Order: sequence, then structure tokens, then C-alpha cells
Amino acid sequence: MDSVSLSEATVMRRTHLGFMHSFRQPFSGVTISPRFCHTKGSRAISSNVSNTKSQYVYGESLAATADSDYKMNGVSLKNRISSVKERLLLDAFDDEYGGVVVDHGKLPSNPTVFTSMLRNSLSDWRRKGKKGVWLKLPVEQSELVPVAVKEGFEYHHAEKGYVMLTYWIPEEEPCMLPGNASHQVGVGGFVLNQYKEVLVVQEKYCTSSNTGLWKLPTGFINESEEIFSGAVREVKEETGVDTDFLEVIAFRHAHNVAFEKSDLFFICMLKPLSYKIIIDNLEIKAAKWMPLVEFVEQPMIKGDKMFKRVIEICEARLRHRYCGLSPHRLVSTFDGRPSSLYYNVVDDDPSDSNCTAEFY
Ligand SMILES: NC(=O)C1=CN([C@@H]2O[C@H](COP(=O)(O)OP(=O)(O)OC[C@H]3O[C@@H](n4cnc5c(N)ncnc54)[C@H](O)[C@@H]3O)[C@@H](O)[C@H]2O)C=CC1
Repeated sequence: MDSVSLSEATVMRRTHLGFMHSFRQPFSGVTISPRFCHTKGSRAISSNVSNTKSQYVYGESLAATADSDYKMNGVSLKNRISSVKERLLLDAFDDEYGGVVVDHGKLPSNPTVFTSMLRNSLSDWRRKGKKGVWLKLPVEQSELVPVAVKEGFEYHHAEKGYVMLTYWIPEEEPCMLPGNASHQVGVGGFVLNQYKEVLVVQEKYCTSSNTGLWKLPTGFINESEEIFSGAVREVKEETGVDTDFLEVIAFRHAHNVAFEKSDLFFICMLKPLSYKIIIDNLEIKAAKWMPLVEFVEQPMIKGDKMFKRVIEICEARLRHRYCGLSPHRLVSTFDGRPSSLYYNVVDDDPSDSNCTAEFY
């Protein structure tokens, strides 16, 4: 109990006595801490208030009194009572699918208090016909995770700083909550210079069958990063070469790649802006400009259906016989977010086509 705040201790004692029972206690018999009673814009109920107005009780009779907006020391009792009641429920926002999102910034720190508030909240949401519940528990409050799991919550996803749990309330309806993100997104850079040399790397960590292979620089894009800027960043990080993004030449979709997740791999054509190679020693063993013909002749590339095809596509692009996808920034009114739409030729606007863009 030493880490329990006074307000939480109050809730704990009420929980122990029973929810409605504790509400029926007269003011004089209930210890109300200033923090427990504090709400936005109103002062805390002080102990002298409870002494002075000991005849008023929580529950139905008090609710009737509160409805008539009884005032103590000039402050509306109605507001105070609803504030006390609300404190026994978790703070949550409605979502657009008839569910609720718990405000993780206002979680109690004590697991016993949390148990009580979570149970009360679930009953309340069930009564109101709410559907999905999203509960984000920060790593600093990881002791609340077993409580939520015991109450029927399931893991949805986790990040470094939190775990997200969900609960589907309607028993008669199938769970409609979307699953966790299903894909990782990778990029590869095809960078060609004016001597028909392609920028290649040897990875420090790779399978034994790939040892010594010269390959395109590849990597994963970061959260909220664009494909076009992720490709430019990866090439810069691994090789030190600055580039301009030209087109997405092709993309590969593969499954069960990393911990059962699928993989989207975007192969991007980039135009070199610098040529000096400075490798990232942490990830890369070596990097160089390699004649395209030599690159293609490597047994691992020649024998690999995907890379063989990728090179054929790139060569077709060099001859202007193929056109990749270039990003166009726009804001959709559906979600109001700036986004990138990747496409190639627009027949009635040839200037919009990137198929004529040169590579070096
Ligand atoms: N590397 C390749 O030869 C190929 C890559 N791709 C695609 O390229 C994209 C990126 O893949 P890769 O570059 O292979 O990524 P990767 O698996 O090499 O990971 C990128 C970097 O993350 C770090 N990393 C990843 N997992 C780690 C772990 N368990 N422990 C410590 N460090 C770790 C390493 O620094 C690594 O260099 C993916 O979409 C993939 O499908 C596609 C075909 C071939």
C-alpha cells in the first residue's frame, strides 16, 4: 500500500466494501482526499464539508439531492458527485466504430484499483452497447498487463514503450477489430552511373549461401517514412552515395518472412548525385560500382528468378520500353491525410510521365 495514493486508497476501500454499498456511506464516514475529488474547474471537497453536511449520502437519495443542484460552500454538489462516480471508471474516448479507447495517460498506478475500475468500466461499456475496447498499457505500468489479461483482454500488438490490448464486448457478434500490422516494408536501390555500373554491396551478416554476393543495397523503411525517401536513405546509409528517387520499378510480395509477417519489397530506380563510396561498417562489408554485365553474371543473380527478372525490367527501362511508378503527392478527402500515389503514364498529360527520365 505504500505506493498507493490517498485517492486510490479510497477507491480500494470502496471496492472492498462493495461498489454501491460504499456509495451509500454518509459524507462524514467517507474520507475523500483532495486529489480524489478534484475535477477541472472545481475545488476539492474539504473535510469540513463532509462534517457540515453529514446528512447527505451517496447513492439514489444523494443523486436526488444533486439533481436539485444543492450547493455547499457555493460549489455545486451535482458536479462533485458525478466527478466521484466518474473516478471509479477508466477515462475513455468513443471511437468511430462504436468502441472505446482508454486514456492511457489517466490509468491508476495500483493494480487493485485498476482491477476495480476496469471491471466497473467493462460493465458500464457493456450496458451502453459498446463494442471494441482498446487498452494501451505503457511499459512503466506493465504490472497492469496481467490484470487486463485476467479480465479477458487479448494482446493486439506491442512497441518498445507499450503493449496494446483489446476486448470485444458483444458476445453475439463476431469480433470485428482489425488484427495487428501484417507486413514489413523493404526497399532496394538500383543505382546506375553513366558507365553502366551499378552500385552494389556485400552484407556483413548474411546466410552462408549469400557470402561474397554483390547485391543491391536493401533495407526497411521506418515508421511514417515514404518509400521514395526510405530508398534514398538506405542507399546513403549503406554506401554514402547521394541519390534522387526516380521510380518504383517493381515490388515483390512474400509471406512468412519474419516471425510469420509478410514482406513487401519495393525495388526502386535511383539517380546518382554523388559517386564516392563510404560504407556503413556496422551493416556492410564492402560496396563498389560494378559493371552491370558483371553483376548480372553472378551465379546467385543469374540463377535467381526474381533478381534476373528485376534486371531485365531495369534494362527494359533503360531502353524506355518499360515505365515504373513514380510518386505523386496528394491529399485525399477520405482521410484528409497527405499521401503518395504511385503511378506511371497519364495518357492525356505526357509531361506527367516519368518514362523519359534519364538515370544518370
Ligand atoms: N538482403 C537481400 O539479399 C534481399 C533483401 N530483400 C528485401 O530487402 C528488404 C530488406 O531486407 P534486408 O536488407 O535483407 O534486411 P536485413 O534482414 O538484412 O535487416 C536490415 C538490417 O537490420 C538489422 N537486423 C535485422 N534483423 C536483425 C536481428 N535479428 N538482429 C540484429 N540486427 C538485425 C541488421 O543491421 C540488418 O543489416 C526486405 O523487404 C527483403 O525482403 C529482398 C531480396 C534479397
